[in-house]
Amino acid sequence: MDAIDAFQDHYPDNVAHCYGCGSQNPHGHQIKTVWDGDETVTRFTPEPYHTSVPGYAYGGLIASLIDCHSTGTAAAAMYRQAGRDMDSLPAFRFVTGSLHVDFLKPTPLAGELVIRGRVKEIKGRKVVVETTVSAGDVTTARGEVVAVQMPENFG
Ligand SMILES: CCCCCCCCCCCCCCCC(=O)SCCNC(=O)CCNC(=O)[C@H](O)C(C)(C)COP(=O)(O)OP(=O)(O)OC[C@H]1O[C@@H](n2cnc3c(N)ncnc32)[C@H](O)[C@@H]1OP(=O)(O)O
Repeated sequence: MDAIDAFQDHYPDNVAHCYGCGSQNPHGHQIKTVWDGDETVTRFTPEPYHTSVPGYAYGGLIASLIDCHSTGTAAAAMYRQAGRDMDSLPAFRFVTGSLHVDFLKPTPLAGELVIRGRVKEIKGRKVVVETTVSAGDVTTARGEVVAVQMPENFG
C-alpha cells in the first residue's frame, strides 16, 4: 500500500492529532485508509499491549479502529461524490455522531487485522458507514458509524 494515498495523509496538520487517525499524534494508532473499489480498507497489526483477555485484542481498540476508519471513509466518500480531490477546499471534516459495535468473535492479537468499510447512506451532512474487522477469514467485529460534518462552531 502506498501510504501517501491514504485518506488521513490529506488531513491538514492542524486537525491531524486524533488518537485513532492523526498522523501528528505519536502515541496514536495513525491508521491509514484507502479505497478498494467501492469499499475502503485499513490494515492494522495490534501490539501485545492492546491485550484484553491474554491473546486477544481490547474491545476499545477495535471500536477505535472502526471509528476512525469510518470517519475517514465518510470524508473520502463525500469528496468522491462531489468529484473533488481530497486536497481541495473547502475541506470535508467529519466527527462521530454515533458508534455502534458488535463483537462477534474474540479478535486475536497475533497478526494483521483488516478493516473494511462500505458507505450505507449519504444524506446532507451525514454519512452512515458499515465497517467490519477481520482476522484472517474470520470477521470478529461489525460496526456502524454515523459520521457528521463538523459544524463551524464545534466545541
Ligand atoms: C480529507 C481531508 C479533510 C479534512 C479532514 C479533517 C479531519 C477532521 C478531524 C478528524 C478527527 C477524526 C475524528 C475521529 C472520530 C472522533 O472520535 S470524533 C470525537 C467524538 N465525537 C464528537 O465529539 C462529536 C460530538 N457531537 C457533536 O459535535 C454533534 O452532536 C454532531 C455530531 C456534530 C452533530 O451535531 P449537529 O451538527 O448539530 O447535527 P444535526 O444537524 O442535528 O444532525 C445532522 C444529521 O446527523 C444525524 N445525527 C447527529 N447526531 C447523531 C447521533 N448521535 N446519532 C445518530 N445520528 C446523528 C442527525 O439525525 C441528522 O441526520 P438527518 O436528520 O439529516 O438524517
